[in-house]
Amino acid sequence: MATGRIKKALSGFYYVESKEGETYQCKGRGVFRKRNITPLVGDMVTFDISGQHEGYIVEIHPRENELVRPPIANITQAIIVCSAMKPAFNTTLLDRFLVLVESKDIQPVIFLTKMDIAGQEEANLVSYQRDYENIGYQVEMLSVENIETLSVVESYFKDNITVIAGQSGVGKSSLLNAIDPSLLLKTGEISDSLGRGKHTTRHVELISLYGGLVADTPGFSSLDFQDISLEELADCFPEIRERRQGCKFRGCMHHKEPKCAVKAAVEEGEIPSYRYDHYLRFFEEIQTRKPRY
Ligand SMILES: Nc1nc2c(ncn2[C@@H]2O[C@H](COP(=O)(O)OP(=O)(O)OP(=O)(O)O)[C@@H](O)[C@H]2O)c(=O)[nH]1
Ligand SMILES: [Zn+2]
Repeated sequence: MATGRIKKALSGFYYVESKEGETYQCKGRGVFRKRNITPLVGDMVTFDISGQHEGYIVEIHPRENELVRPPIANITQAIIVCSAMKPAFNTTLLDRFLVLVESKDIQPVIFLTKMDIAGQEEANLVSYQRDYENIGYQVEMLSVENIETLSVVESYFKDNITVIAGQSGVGKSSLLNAIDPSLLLKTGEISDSLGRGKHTTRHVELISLYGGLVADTPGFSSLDFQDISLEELADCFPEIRERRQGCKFRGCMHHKEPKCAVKAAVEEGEIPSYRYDHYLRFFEEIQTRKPRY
């Protein structure tokens, strides 16, 4: 018996890396299929060694979390990439990513790329950076044109299982390429438009990078709040989460209730009004969503 982590799943095989750094090509035991559990990339597993570099997975260790698209378990960090320009920085989209990441108990980090073409927007972006840092997020301003800004990126990978997220064209692939040319980020959009399973191999892989693992496919490709309840939504905003004790009513939704500590903080300017506006907008979106049957 040995333990290790699944780094790649392909054609019914799971590639498990042992603590010693050896890779074993493993099959899942039939028992998983019967119980409707599929091993995922990122899973810690116990496996039986059946031959040289071959084995059988006998147990999947409890997961911290899991994503559906791409299918990965135990993610610890999501790097949300936004660009200063082309496409322009958009707080609504950033907040949408933040909520999705928070809802999975994953630590978000914000990378603001293409700072070399920020131009007159730079002052505004610095002010947004301060807002998000006040909330408790780390925000890095970067440019692939500026090698010095990239050295800071490397430090984020250590001891983490990271997914990179962000809208198309913000520079996710360029960023990873600039820090490690062997890591070419696959884009979800392309394989989706080509059609699932046609001639494209849809597999996810975790790649070792600077003392951690990074998914080679961007995360959070679907941006809807399907799995998030109204109660959870408030918890996905750290500045709301930390103030809710101050609300008069237990179960306050920080919406129309009186004596709400969150609304008071918005009025005092302690919470940026755009953050609260996005909370309300997402709130409406969840409230009015069609039930799924
Ligand atoms: N000026 C400037 N351009 C950049 C920077 N990073 C990326 N770009 C450009 O932005 C465009 C999009 O970059 P990609 O790396 O393909 O973006 P992506 O996020 O991987 O996009 P998808 O693959 O569609 O998800 C390319 O033309 C890059 O050359 C940067 O720091 N500065
Ligand atoms: Zn409240």
